[in-house]
Amino acid sequence: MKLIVLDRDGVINQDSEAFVKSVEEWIPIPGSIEAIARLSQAGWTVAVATNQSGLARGLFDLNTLADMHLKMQRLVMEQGGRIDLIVHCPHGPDDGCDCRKPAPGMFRTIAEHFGLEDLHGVPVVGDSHRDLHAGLVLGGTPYLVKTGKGLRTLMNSLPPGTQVFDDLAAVADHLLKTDR
Ligand SMILES: O=P(O)(O)OC[C@@H](O)[C@H]1O[C@@H](OP(=O)(O)O)[C@@H](O)[C@@H](O)[C@@H]1O
Ligand SMILES: [Mg+2]
Ligand SMILES: [Zn+2]
Repeated sequence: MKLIVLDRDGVINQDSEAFVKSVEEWIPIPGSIEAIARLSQAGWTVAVATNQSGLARGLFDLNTLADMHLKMQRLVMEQGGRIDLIVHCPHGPDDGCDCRKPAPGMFRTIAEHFGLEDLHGVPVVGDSHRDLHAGLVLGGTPYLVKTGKGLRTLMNSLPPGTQVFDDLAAVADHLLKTDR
């Protein structure tokens, strides 16, 4: 199965230190929507795993989050692709959940959803260390993009084997060129 797991803020859409709190604030990074559609059309299954502590912080509610994800899905579908699964962690940093990256809970959920034992060989694309570490627990292959917090993440050591690309479009170019 050609499965890829994407972080959301800073990979698909522009991130904000003030959090992305509304549909209007949810703005795609240039090329990312098209990149997801290209992967999807090439037979890749696309999952999104996103920390959304803004929910626990009371910055927005589940309806607003659902509206953001409807917008994301609609934009991808307008390009002829689809996002097959979106999972989010609604908890805050102090809630001690097992789904807030770098904890691997969302990645376990994704693997189970698709009937996989683990995520060996599955590209895990993020802009933060926590994205890469969460995916590694199940054997995912880490890809760092320089969008969002990626340049800041690059300033510290990366997990061994991390591949670095300018953005999600460049990751898609790479994967589609070397499509397994
Ligand atoms: O990159 P993903 O996982 O899709 O989502 C990240 C967001 O939930 C927010 O995560 C927050 O981290 P804290 O939750 O405050 O540690 C901050 O980094 C915000 O800037 C960011 O928008
Ligand atoms: Mg991010
Ligand atoms: Zn959680």
